[in-house]
Amino acid sequence: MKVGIVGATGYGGLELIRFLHNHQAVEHIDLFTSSEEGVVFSSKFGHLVNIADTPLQKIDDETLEKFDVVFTSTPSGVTSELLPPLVGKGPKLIDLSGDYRLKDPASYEAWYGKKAAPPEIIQQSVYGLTEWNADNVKNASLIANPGCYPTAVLLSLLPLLKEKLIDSNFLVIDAKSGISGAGNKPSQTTHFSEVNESFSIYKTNTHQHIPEIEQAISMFAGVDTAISFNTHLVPMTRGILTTAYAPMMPDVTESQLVACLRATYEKHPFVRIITDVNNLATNRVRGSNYCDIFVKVDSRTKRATIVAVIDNLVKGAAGQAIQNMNVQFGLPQTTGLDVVPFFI
Ligand SMILES: NC(=O)C1=CN([C@@H]2O[C@H](COP(=O)(O)OP(=O)(O)OC[C@H]3O[C@@H](n4cnc5c(N)ncnc54)[C@H](OP(=O)(O)O)[C@@H]3O)[C@@H](O)[C@H]2O)C=CC1
Ligand SMILES: CC(=O)N[C@@H](CCC(=O)OP(=O)(O)O)C(=O)O
Repeated sequence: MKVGIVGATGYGGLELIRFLHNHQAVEHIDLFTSSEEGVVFSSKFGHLVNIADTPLQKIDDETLEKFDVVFTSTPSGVTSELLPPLVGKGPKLIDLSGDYRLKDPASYEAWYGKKAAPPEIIQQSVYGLTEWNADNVKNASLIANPGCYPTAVLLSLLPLLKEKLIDSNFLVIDAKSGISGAGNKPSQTTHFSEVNESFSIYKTNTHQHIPEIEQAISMFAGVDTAISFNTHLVPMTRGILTTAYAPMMPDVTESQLVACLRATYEKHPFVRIITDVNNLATNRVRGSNYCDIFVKVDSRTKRATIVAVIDNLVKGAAGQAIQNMNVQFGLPQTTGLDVVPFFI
């Protein structure tokens, strides 16, 4: 299989290279850039000497058409223009940005503040939350890979919402991310001296993942809801931890919640249900495609605390994108992704 990566120099792109290099079905990888045409990749990223010594290529429709798969890992607002001419032309397109996730173009424009992709192309895109949408992913020509926060939130909440074990009306979700979630472009808010020894909230009640989470809850659990969702920046490189608080439906017990999660993900290799809270942490999934989920009921308030951890760059981005590619090509989902977390 021949693979092209647009946005290869970014964090998502680098993670795609790390996993695809060891992928048994991938025979060739070409790397594309909007700003550094001709630069030998490994001269920029020394850890890839003898691994990716190819020059970065100019992004060009005719060249991209010749690949079996094209991953786009670019800032929002890029693929809404780049991908439409390529849809249906040959390559499977897997977009890591938010440009094709929201089905309503007006919603995209309101939350992202950018022009939406053409509506007819958005309609063709398939939301790539692999564990919940593999049947559609299989035949998709354009995949909208989920956002990092939505991946953790949805994997942990969807089973419980679908089975009506928790109340969808009062969902409060508190999420924290490492700095790599903001990409490789330096900024005032991600500068070391601003984030080190500090912990902050950002995009209060306005995060662009709110409509994505609500849309997927409607799509996969069949309930329309408005969530309270806030995001925080943690002074670490990788990792996301999301904590959701949800009222229990009458007479539901903690063991029912655990049983529901276990039953849902029994046959899904990347989702693990954790019962000892001491084993739940971002370093338990770091560098891997796992999503670990923990649930505990507060018997005083009759609310459930539902926690998920992922590596934002892997299950939250490149790993899930490759998992989707595996489904599209009829390969085991774990192909190229069967790695042990870094831990330390
Ligand atoms: N970081 C994360 O944890 C996650 C990120 N995402 C999403 O994935 C996408 C990529 O994220 P990430 O890798 O972190 O971002 P980065 O900012 O690290 O990298 C993006 C890359 O896109 C390329 N690029 C920039 N502008 C353009 C353009 N106009 N046309 C084509 N290419 C361009 C740049 O490479 P060059 O200059 O060489 O072209 C750059 O290296 C984003 O949409 C992000 O929101 C999704 C989930 C998680
Ligand atoms: C820490 C940090 O800044 N994280 C980013 C991650 C979101 C992301 O990757 O967004 P899209 O894919 O939806 O564009 C954020 O909160 O905006």
